[in-house]
Amino acid sequence: MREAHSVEQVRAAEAALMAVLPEGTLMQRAAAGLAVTCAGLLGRVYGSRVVLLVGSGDNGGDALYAGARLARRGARVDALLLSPQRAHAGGLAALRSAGGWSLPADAPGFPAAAQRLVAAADLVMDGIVGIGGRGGLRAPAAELAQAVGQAGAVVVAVDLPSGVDADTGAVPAVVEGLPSALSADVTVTFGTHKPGLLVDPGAAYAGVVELVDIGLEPPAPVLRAAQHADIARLLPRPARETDKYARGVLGLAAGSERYPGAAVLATGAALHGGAGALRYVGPRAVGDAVLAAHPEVMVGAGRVQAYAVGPGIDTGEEARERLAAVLADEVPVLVDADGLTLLAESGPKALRNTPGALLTPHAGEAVRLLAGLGEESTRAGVEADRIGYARRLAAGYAATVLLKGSTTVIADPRGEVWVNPTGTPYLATAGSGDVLTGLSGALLAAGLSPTEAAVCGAYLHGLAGHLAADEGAPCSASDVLRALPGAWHEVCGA
Ligand SMILES: NC(=O)C1=CN([C@@H]2O[C@H](COP(=O)(O)OP(=O)(O)OC[C@H]3O[C@@H](n4cnc5c(N)ncnc54)[C@H](OP(=O)(O)O)[C@@H]3O)[C@@H](O)[C@H]2O)[C@@H](O)CC1
Ligand SMILES: Nc1ncnc2c1ncn2[C@@H]1O[C@H](COP(=O)(O)OP(=O)(O)O)[C@@H](O)[C@H]1O
Ligand SMILES: [K+]
Repeated sequence: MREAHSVEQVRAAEAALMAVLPEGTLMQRAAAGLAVTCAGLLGRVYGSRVVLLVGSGDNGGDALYAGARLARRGARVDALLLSPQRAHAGGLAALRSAGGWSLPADAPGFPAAAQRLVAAADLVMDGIVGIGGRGGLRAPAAELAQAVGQAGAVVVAVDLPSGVDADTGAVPAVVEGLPSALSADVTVTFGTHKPGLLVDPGAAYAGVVELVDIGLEPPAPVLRAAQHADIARLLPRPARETDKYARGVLGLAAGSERYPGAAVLATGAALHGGAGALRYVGPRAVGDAVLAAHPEVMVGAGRVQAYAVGPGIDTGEEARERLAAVLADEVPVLVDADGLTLLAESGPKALRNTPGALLTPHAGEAVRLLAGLGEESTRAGVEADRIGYARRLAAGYAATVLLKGSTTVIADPRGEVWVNPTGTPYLATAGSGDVLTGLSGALLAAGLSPTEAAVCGAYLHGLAGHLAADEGAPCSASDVLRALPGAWHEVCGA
């Protein structure tokens, strides 16, 4: 499991460690790890050209000490000092005594000279700001970030890409055509991951993230990302003497005469979710379509261990009655799509008899659910702070919330948050959400908690998306559905 901690937690853990270690130890550990990664990326250090972008804090100090290590191994290292009066004094002295160069931003001709150095660099180290950053890049860093983006150098962010909000992954809007954050190929982060490295848009700026252990011992994380082994531990496997009812029965209320496909896709995915049986509840014509595609489905209401409701049910009176009937059953329930639009109308009170709920909105549906809590928001606002909004929704509806999108974030009502590390933009295809609903619903019926079902469902769905879009070919939701067994195999190593 990968864990991420907030800036506040990192600062506290850093202070506790600094109190018992000689001054400068942590920065030396950080710089040593950073230099090793950079040396690996350069291949041959001797004769290479390295440019350091150095801001006014310790993030710049890390870059300067790492640059000094590379200079000692024969690299030509130039430090561009963006706040010349406040550059880390010890780091600058170390770089100079190792034979490195520095160019202050207030020197005559700085912009042109800096751009020439960046254009000729093999590697650029971004030490402008780290966890002390606030807001996007300022001049002259923003101009340099643009030059870095156009150069051919490998870009290594120190701790996190400058301009990315460490706690949320938010990146401020572009100002006057200049980037507000630096885009890295590799981010070398210290002590623990920062949430902004794992959640878009920040994650997209971070590239490959490498963690350097500097001895920090932070408390429980604010964000978790599961890996194969975590998922394999949670997935249901049939006991030797089980039967189909003991494995769990899912009731699925999806599709309408207008949208029958949602029911066919969701039932298809549910059949690969580890439950023992599936009951389809809905209009007769849709039930016939479901049966034609999946003859193993039982059509009609009956006893179930969990319900999934919402994809393609529409939002009229009939749909409202279907949702009410499901919620009256007092079993765990997954609500998606049209079900969320209807739920937002009545607000959290509609879930009061539900023993456990999983809501799976995309950003647009999240806006509606927030309105149901009396909170105004926008789609772009939700996408810029996925963690914050997923948390607010989970607390407001007393439910687990799986917020879909380019990064999927899962928040539970106790405040725990997960980010899903699998997936591909090819999943942005009609019906792919219906597949996620069927799959996660079946996991819920098989006995996983709403949060476990969300974490495992999103993980397998993302992996199936990868398999379906193998070698970059566009895939349909039906392809994702067909790839689900492959995703289980990959996780369980079978
Ligand atoms: N924690 C740990 O365990 C360890 C941490 N370590 C390292 O320390 C780093 C944190 O260092 P830090 O606290 O000095 O802050 P840092 O990120 O360098 O930036 C603060 C400076 O930036 C400035 N500034 C702010 N926003 C800006 C903007 N948008 N654009 C431009 N400038 C901006 C701000 O100036 P001001 O806003 O006051 O003008 C302030 O002076 C951390 O990320 C890691 O690399 C490791 O060495 C070892 C272990
Ligand atoms: N850019 C993206 N990158 C990765 N996954 C994405 C992206 N956009 C959407 N997805 C995923 O695709 C699925 C789309 O679901 P949804 O929005 O409900 O679509 P639909 O209603 O068409 O089925 C979700 O699992 C979501 O997380
Ligand atoms: K940085």
